[in-house]
Amino acid sequence: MSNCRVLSIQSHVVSGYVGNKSVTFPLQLLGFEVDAINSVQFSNHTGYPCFKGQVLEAAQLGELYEGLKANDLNNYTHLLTGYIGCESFLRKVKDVILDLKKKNPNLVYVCDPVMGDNGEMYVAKELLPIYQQEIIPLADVITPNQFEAEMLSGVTIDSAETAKEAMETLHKMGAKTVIVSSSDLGEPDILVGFGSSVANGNTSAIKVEMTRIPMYFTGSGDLFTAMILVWLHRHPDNLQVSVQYYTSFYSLQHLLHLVC
Ligand SMILES: Nc1ncnc2c1ncn2[C@@H]1O[C@H](COP(=O)(O)OP(=O)(O)O)[C@@H](O)[C@H]1O
Ligand SMILES: Cc1ncc(COP(=O)(O)O)c(C=O)c1O
Repeated sequence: MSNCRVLSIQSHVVSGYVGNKSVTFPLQLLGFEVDAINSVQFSNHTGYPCFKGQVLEAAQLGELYEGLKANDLNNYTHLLTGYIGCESFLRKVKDVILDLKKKNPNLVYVCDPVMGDNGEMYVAKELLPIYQQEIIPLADVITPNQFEAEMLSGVTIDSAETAKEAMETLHKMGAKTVIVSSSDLGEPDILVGFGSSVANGNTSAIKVEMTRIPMYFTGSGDLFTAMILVWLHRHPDNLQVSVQYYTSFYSLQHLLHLVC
């Protein structure tokens, strides 16, 4: 068993598996203690024809965090954030990051800047500048998909060179490790993941090719980020093994399970 405790701030859905529903059990299976704060509570993910539910605001996050703090329960080794439903909540997440880092200077913050996919945003556009200016500068690891990496960096990714340029821009924004979970570089059967890490002034970069299943999956990015958290904890100096762990093993198992 590890002594790892994760505070996971992301969505809850009643039906299906995205956000906290998709990461809690896998993290627990891998020996991580998980405390979940739900940024929204929706009937189902936003890709359905409709969804119903509630979006938490800053004050509600503040209240939950204050409760943890008042009981000295805010002891975490990792913070994981994903789908956030509104601007005020995301600004409050910044206060939580700063407070958790004050309490544990070694806290690892893993941020999935969930905003959209395939050219379309599924959160309010006001979240973008907050990620760029306030959240990413505090992140140890970020895991955007191709669309999110492009939105955040302003660089269109259509080759390994432009992926590198986008990741360098995101490093300059403050993220120590950048992982582009998947990108479509024009090959119909292949998705390409990229990773880049800066430590002591040196940058190490990796590229992983994956066989594309001709379907669209929701929630795979959330699970991907959680597994990156685990594998970077186990292999802090080996980005390759961390990304490959998910792409070669977890994703196939998870996706085939969904398909079957
Ligand atoms: N169509 C697919 N075929 C194969 N693997 C996929 C597919 N969609 C997602 N994955 C796996 O899930 C991971 C995360 O998915 P991705 O689509 O990049 O994230 P997001 O859900 O945030 O857009 C990818 O790195 C890949 O391993
Ligand atoms: C409520 C909710 N949470 C999380 C996500 C993120 O899913 P993914 O892991 O595919 O980025 C979505 C995407 O539609 C969503 O609707």
